[in-house]
Amino acid sequence: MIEVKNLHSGYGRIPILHGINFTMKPGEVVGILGHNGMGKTTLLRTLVGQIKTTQGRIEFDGRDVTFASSSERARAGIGYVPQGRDIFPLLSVVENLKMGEIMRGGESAIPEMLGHFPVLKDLLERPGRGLSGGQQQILALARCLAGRPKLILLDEPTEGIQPSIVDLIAEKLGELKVTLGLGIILVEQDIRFIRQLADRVLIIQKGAFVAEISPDQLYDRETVDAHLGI
Ligand SMILES: Nc1ncnc2c1ncn2[C@@H]1O[C@H](COP(=O)(O)OP(=O)(O)OP(=O)(O)O)[C@@H](O)[C@H]1O
Repeated sequence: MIEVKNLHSGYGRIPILHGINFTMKPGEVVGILGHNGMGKTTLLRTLVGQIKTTQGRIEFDGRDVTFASSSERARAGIGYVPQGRDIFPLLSVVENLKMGEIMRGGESAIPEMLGHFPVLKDLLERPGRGLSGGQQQILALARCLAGRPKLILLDEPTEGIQPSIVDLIAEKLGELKVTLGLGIILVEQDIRFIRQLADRVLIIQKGAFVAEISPDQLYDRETVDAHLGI
């Protein structure tokens, strides 16, 4: 599904990613764990084309997308829910959902999204900014899924949201992974959430992956700390 080889990127002349390598199969969930400032967000933004690749290659579904624009990558099937969700605050819930499917023709995905996330049904006309943090996260996820991605990149989806919504999101993503073969790259601090969803976990330090661990190993604090470089 995605193959990343020797990926380098950064901000201006400041290099941040130093040779990232990984591959993923359809329906696989990969967790990424690392301390603040290690390059997790930079990696996701490089994969979606918001930050330019300076060296290396990104192949998605057998196609070289290393220098493709963000919208081309979105059309190819890479979805992104950034940290802080980035929903349109002044647009209503239904308008936000429409924005998610705008680049995709054919039948609307909104009824399907409301089936996946019934909590949005009673909020359709409400402006995005009138939603709670958890509701906004669900909206951001539904908006991303409305573009029918094959792979979604999630940056700290549980940040600042209540446990019941975290569980609801984990359950739905677990279901979509199986039913749609949805691939997920999950940057997350919530160990329980990663453990629930991820098939494997990559540890990032200073812009490169330094280890791969199994989700079960996440409960072994000593192993995790050692890999994180504590
Ligand atoms: N727009 C920017 N311009 C310059 N440097 C940046 C920019 N954004 C991030 N950085 C730097 O790049 C490095 C990696 O940041 P990044 O946000 O990718 O880390 P992270 O692992 O996602 O951390 P966090 O958990 O804090 O979000 C940090 O040193 C950060 O200061």
